[in-house]
Amino acid sequence: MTAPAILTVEQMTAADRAAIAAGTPGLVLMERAGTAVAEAIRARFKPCRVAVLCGPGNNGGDGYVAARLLKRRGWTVWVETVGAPATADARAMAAKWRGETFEAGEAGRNADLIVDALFGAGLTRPLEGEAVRLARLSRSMRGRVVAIDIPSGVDGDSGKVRGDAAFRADLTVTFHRRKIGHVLEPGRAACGEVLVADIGLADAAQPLRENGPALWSERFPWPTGASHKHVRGRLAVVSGQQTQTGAARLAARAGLRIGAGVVTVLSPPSAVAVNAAHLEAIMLRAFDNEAQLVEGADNADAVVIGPAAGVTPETRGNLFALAHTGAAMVVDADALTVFRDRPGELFATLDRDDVLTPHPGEFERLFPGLLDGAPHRLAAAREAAVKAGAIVILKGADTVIASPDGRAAVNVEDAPWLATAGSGDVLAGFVAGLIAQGMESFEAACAGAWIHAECARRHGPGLIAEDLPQLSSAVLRDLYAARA
Ligand SMILES: NC(=O)C1=CN([C@@H]2O[C@H](COP(=O)(O)OP(=O)(O)OC[C@H]3O[C@@H](n4cnc5c(N)ncnc54)[C@H](OP(=O)(O)O)[C@@H]3O)[C@@H](O)[C@H]2O)[C@@H](O)CC1
Ligand SMILES: [K+]
Repeated sequence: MTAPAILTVEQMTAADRAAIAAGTPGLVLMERAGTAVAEAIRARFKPCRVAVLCGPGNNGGDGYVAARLLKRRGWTVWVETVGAPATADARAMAAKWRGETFEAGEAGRNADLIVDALFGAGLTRPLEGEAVRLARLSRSMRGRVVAIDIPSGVDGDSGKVRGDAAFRADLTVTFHRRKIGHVLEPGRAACGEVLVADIGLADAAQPLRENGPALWSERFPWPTGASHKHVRGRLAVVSGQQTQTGAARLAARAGLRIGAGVVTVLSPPSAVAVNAAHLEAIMLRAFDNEAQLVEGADNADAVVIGPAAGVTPETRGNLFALAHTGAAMVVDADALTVFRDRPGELFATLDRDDVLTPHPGEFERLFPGLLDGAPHRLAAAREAAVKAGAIVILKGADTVIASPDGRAAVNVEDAPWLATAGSGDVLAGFVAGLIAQGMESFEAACAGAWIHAECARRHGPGLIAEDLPQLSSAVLRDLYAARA
């Protein structure tokens, strides 16, 4: 892993704009930012009387969000303004704030905790008037000051104080990456503890990587002497109906081969007999409704849903149900297609450790026009990952793996033998099997995609999907032998 970047204000603004252009509205980013602030405060302070000091820009907008969320949790909160909200997003968030609001200096009471949401990245000149008074006040409130993004008065690009007054905070909650102003004095000391909150932005300059063991082998989840099957991770795979069960079994077998300790096929009643006749080390559980599905997947660390699952409302419902189990989801095939008319519902359900594995046709169904409109499929996959808020494996000869955090990798060696029925089911099983063992989802996606292609290269002509899980043993043996 390379060390995190430190950004200029302009680079941060570019990341912000890129996310908005890719489909995440500014208001959503602001809600995430304010949520991160409220959560950080709740984690560090006991409920008390909080004054949120809101400036006119989007820094103030974050403040209105934090005020609303703390009040909802039962805290005593009021807002003190320095200037009326002047951006559309800040105005919208101010309108959602239903608590007491005063002009700074007019509240006539003291707070136990002050939240500085006066100015952040948009500071253009020295603090004046009430802002100066509040900045001085913050210096006498040790232990009781939280800054949003950066203490007001500190220049984000240099850490210098504009003019002669700036806030001094005990906790600064910033977003996406530290800025220069957080790491250079005197800004650095003015920040106190810096918490960098993820609000779903991508690093524009993240290098693209070749997908290969160098990217992930150090973190491959090899078993240790103390491992037993439960520690090695639990994988569940959802089966299709009676005549469509092979795909799930391929995925399950792949997950078992790649090392998941316990693998279970979750089967509709119609398919239990056929699944039972074909499974040995893999367990089988029947489910007749969403509640039983959730029960069956209860302890799973990862689940595969989609291979021959059926393009039906049941598949949609099953996915929504599994999303609440805490297992990471690898979503493939029918579970992608079934959202073709409502991709937003899928994206709203996904977490950042979930993985989508579309081929170009499925990709087009979920992200209409993106593949044709983007400069290249890497850009399309990256944008898709941000839109979906999940890892995307865009399959093809040049399989691309993209994360919403900006990381991306491409399979560079050809494996034409993979163009065979069922090979995608095996890929889903490999990836989910690695996630089940605790591998981080992007790296699991990269490792799964590379091992999948390497199996095919080793086999060559005549490959069928059934061969792939078995072939992975030799690939794993070589990776194991080559580990440092
Ligand atoms: N980028 C991102 O990814 C995200 C950003 N987010 C948040 O947005 C913040 C940046 O917002 P922003 O650009 O609206 O600037 P902000 O700091 O609120 O101030 C601008 C206003 O203040 C005014 N003004 C400036 N100096 C002044 C002074 N000394 N005294 C008086 N007025 C002064 C200035 O007036 P002007 O210079 O235009 O006359 C303008 O009206 C950022 O820090 C983060 O918290 C998050 O919501 C989520 C994602
Ligand atoms: K601030």
